[in-house]
Parts: sequence; structure tokens; C-alpha cells
Amino acid sequence: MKTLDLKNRWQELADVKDALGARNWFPGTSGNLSIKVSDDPLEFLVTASGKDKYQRTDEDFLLVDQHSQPVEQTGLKPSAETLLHQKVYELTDAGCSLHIHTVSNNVISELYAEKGEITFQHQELIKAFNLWEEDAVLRVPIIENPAHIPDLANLLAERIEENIFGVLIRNHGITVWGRNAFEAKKHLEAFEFLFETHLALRLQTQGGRS
Ligand SMILES: CSCCC(=O)C(=O)COP(=O)(O)O
Ligand SMILES: [Zn+2]
Repeated sequence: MKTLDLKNRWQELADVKDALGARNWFPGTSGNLSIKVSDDPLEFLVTASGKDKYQRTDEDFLLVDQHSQPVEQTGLKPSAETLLHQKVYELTDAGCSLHIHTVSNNVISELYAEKGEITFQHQELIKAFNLWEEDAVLRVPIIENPAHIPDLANLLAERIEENIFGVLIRNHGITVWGRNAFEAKKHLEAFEFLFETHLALRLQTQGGRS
């Protein structure tokens, strides 16, 4: 991998991080982001664990390998949830994976947890997922939130399939991906728009009841 590629990927991820930060999408140091740098062997930049993701520093990301281990000796710790990013890269054609905690994604994850998914139909913004048919349906799986990260990563992996672009984690957040940083950010924005719209509509029409 060339130094220039690494620098470009770093810059791209830092820009996405700033854009998500401007939306207040990293409360309490939550959230983690990654971008693929090399396919074979897999290497990706991932956010360092526990950092204030609203700040931009030279220590925001570190390079990890196909086992989510740092490529070089460093004092930085990869995100506690790096294994989820690794699974995304193993099982999809993603080039970028984004994980955030918002009020909307947490409320939706709890409201629809028993159903195991939430679906969206007849919403213009599902076109952000390349779903253009009149009756197309966007499915978003919802998984439980075990504390043991390998268990969480396995639950995520079980729900990844074609035309799934993100998975909700119950009372935790969402992990979203795209072929590149632009597409991953587009997917994340569209998901959050759909969640907020759904909750607002539900409040209007059902007073919040299911
Ligand atoms: C304070 S948030 C709890 C951990 C978490 O869910 C998260 O997204 C951030 O963890 P990281 O190790 O990536 O900082
Ligand atoms: Zn998290």
C-alpha cells in the first residue's frame, strides 16, 4: 500500500468524521468509523478507542490488519468495536463502515426489536440505497447487544446479506456501510432521515403507540 493512498484515505475518513460530528452524532465519545486501505490482505483505518470524536487530531485513526490488530506498534487502541468493521469488510464489497449512536436509531431499535427488523416502503429516500421500484422495500435488521464483542460481531455477520446496507443494534446504535466514504455517509444520512420521519409520523398518527 502506498503512503499516498493511506494519506488520502485518512483525509477522507477525517472529513466524514467532521461532517458527522457537525450533526452531533458522537455523544459521549460514542461511535467509530473505518475506511478500507487494502483488500488483500485486508487493512483498514479505524478510529482510536474512547476519543472525543468531535476533535480532529493526528491520532484519530490507526491502521489495523485482517484480524483487527494494529499494523504498527502504537500506543493507540483500535475501537472496541473494530471486529464489526472487520466483518463488514469480509462479507460485503464495502470500502467504508460507519457506526453511530443517535436517539432516533436507539428508539427505533427498541420499538422494533421483537420484530427483528424495520422496513421502509413508499419513501422517496430509499432511493439513496438504489431502490428505484415503486414498491421496493428497504429492510434494516435489528440485533441484540451482547457485551462480548465477538458475539455482537457474529450476530451482525448473520444478518448481512444482499440489499442490506446497515444493521441496528438494540439500544446501542447502527452500523452502516457503502462501497466508499461518500456512499457510506449517504446511506447513514438516509437511514437517520427515515428513522426520524418514522418516529415523527408515529407520534402524529398514533400518539407514539404501535
Ligand atoms: C461510550 S460509547 C460505548 C462504546 C461504543 O459503543 C462506541 O461506539 C465507542 O467505542 P470506541 O471504542 O470505538 O470508542
Ligand atoms: Zn457503539
